[in-house]
Amino acid sequence: MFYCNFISLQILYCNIGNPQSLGQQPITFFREVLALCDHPTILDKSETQGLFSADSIERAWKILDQIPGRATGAYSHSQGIKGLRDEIAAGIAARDGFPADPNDIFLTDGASPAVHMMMQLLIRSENDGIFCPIPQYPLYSASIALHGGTLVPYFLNEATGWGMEVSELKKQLEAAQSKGITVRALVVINPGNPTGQVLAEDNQREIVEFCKKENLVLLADEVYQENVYVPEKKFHSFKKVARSMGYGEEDIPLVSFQSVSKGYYGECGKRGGYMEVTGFSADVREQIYKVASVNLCSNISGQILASLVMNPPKVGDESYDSYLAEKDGILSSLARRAKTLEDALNSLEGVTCNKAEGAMYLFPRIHLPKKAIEAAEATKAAPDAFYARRLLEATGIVVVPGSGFGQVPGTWHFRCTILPQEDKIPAVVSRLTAFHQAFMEEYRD
Ligand SMILES: Cc1ncc(COP(=O)(O)O)c(C=O)c1O
Repeated sequence: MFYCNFISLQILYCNIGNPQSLGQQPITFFREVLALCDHPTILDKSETQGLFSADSIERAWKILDQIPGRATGAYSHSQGIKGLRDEIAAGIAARDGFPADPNDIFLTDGASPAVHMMMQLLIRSENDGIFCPIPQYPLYSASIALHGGTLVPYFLNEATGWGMEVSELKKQLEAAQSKGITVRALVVINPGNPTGQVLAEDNQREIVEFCKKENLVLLADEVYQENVYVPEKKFHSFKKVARSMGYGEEDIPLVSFQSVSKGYYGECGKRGGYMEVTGFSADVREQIYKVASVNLCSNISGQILASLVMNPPKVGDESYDSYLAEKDGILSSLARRAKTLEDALNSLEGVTCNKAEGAMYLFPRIHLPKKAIEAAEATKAAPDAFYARRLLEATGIVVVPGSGFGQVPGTWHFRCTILPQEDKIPAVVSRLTAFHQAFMEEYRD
């Protein structure tokens, strides 16, 4: 029987989307600007010219000029510093080819508080429902529970690469309505967590049409917008899709969440992000602003970073070549890691894994033998949690059981990040493969 000595094995963290904790390096230009903004007295020193790029010095001056008192230690406007919102709006417009208004931007400490804020505003009682994908990122189930609402599930179709199906949405909407629930909003996570799919544009159009018809606020979690690894897929923001269908601001209420935690920047600990809020009446907008004001403002370094990720160095800037090399290096490495892990998972007996098109995760399905399911039940554990625990004990690999995200009843999965550095991937593959073979042997029916 295969069992490694747990104590002597290095733990391989494949459980959380926290890239820098596993060795991913931050983008130099972003950190240079942050450092200069935080310690502006060095901006005038002659040594600074030799240590920092000319464009990071120029950007830091520009940002400081937009901050009251030129101080990153000062409170800002509750929506965030206006000059930074201008840059973010310009970045969104350049990305989408449609205008964006800085007054629609609310800077937040990462995407999580923005999601909480919207849930707080949307949920009046347990009779208010929020449509969420299953599997889903548990921020949504937790936030809905915290604010006393009802999660209305819609199942992603694993057989079609975790696609969203309007027939499923209709079925679940009717089921919720028959229980007296008013469904107010629909959450889409694109690219998907934990499922790693990138939605096709046609599919996005169907979703926009569905929200329009059913009067739903579209909550578009787009924090993985830079994480797309396959040439056949491209990220399209829901706002761009809605505008390209001819829907204007007044036609559809839409919130897009973005974060500095993901992408190629992976600055999770800096807590930066924003939501772009469009299609709400002035009254509702005022309430959103009021709720944002309760927290005074989001942290200023996070605000600066959010503006930098939406307005990185451009061709001709001194940092451009090194910035691009760092960005491409990280994204191409993530793509290689995703493909290696996807192939390794698909080569295992009883495991099927959809393509890792984007985000930072694989979500393989494990077809467990009946004996393994019985063994799990005997320990009062869900079968995928049993598998994940045995994997950890035998190999040091940490994954998250699918039951943490929701899944079609009777199916079992786990979520595995693609984030261990490339030199660790062979160890993940060999340990996982050896464990899986031994596990299947042990519990073969
Ligand atoms: C889909 C999704 N949305 C939102 C978040 C929250 O990220 P943050 O609050 O760090 O911006 C995460 C974090 O993993 C995520 O995966």
